[in-house]
Amino acid sequence: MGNSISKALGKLFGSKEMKILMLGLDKAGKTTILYKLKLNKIKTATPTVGFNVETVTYKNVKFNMWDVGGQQRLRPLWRHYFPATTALIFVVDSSTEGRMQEAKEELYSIIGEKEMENVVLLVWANKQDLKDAMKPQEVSNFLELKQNLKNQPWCVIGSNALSGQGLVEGLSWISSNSDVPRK
Ligand SMILES: Nc1nc2c(ncn2[C@@H]2O[C@H](COP(=O)(O)OP(=O)(O)OP(=O)(O)O)[C@@H](O)[C@H]2O)c(=O)[nH]1
Ligand SMILES: [Mg+2]
Repeated sequence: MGNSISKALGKLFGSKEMKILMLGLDKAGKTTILYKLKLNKIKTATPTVGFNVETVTYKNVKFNMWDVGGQQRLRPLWRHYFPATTALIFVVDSSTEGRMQEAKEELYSIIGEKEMENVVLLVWANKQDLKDAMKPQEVSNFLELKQNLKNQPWCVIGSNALSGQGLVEGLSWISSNSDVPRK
């Protein structure tokens, strides 16, 4: 009974459930982010081979978060996770400027796919705690999102997976931008 009331309230006030796909190069911090959000803990991160999926509930929204391994040899598998994605979170390691071009190419190859072309896009410019990390604005300029993305909401948010900085901000941004009618 309690459960059905909460379901009814959820319907009235718009409880939502959405599939969030987290991609990005190896070592960007995807798995660290997932378990910081889910358990508020830093799990010793070993490279992901395959995927992790966890549900994170925040303000009446259930985020089904898929974290997929980013090593080069695993990237051809990413497309199998595309169907039914509401929002793409692309995680970048802001401290490795030398890998930003590689990250950019992977990002455009994802959103160049039909299934993903109009997806809501959040870029987490992760590892903001490290000295010389590129600022979110610099990451945004490098990725040329403003020039290239016309049909979907997107934003770049600085984060630090170890402290949790920027994570809640990212989820709230997704939740408030995922209902807009998409082209
Ligand atoms: N300084 C710092 N280190 C971080 C941050 N986020 C993650 N790391 C570290 O970066 C390394 C890689 O993190 P993972 O979460 O395993 O990266 P991943 O994106 O899941 O990598 P794959 O599973 O190989 O795709 C780990 O040693 C983390 O502790 C951060 O915000 N700041
Ligand atoms: Mg991982």
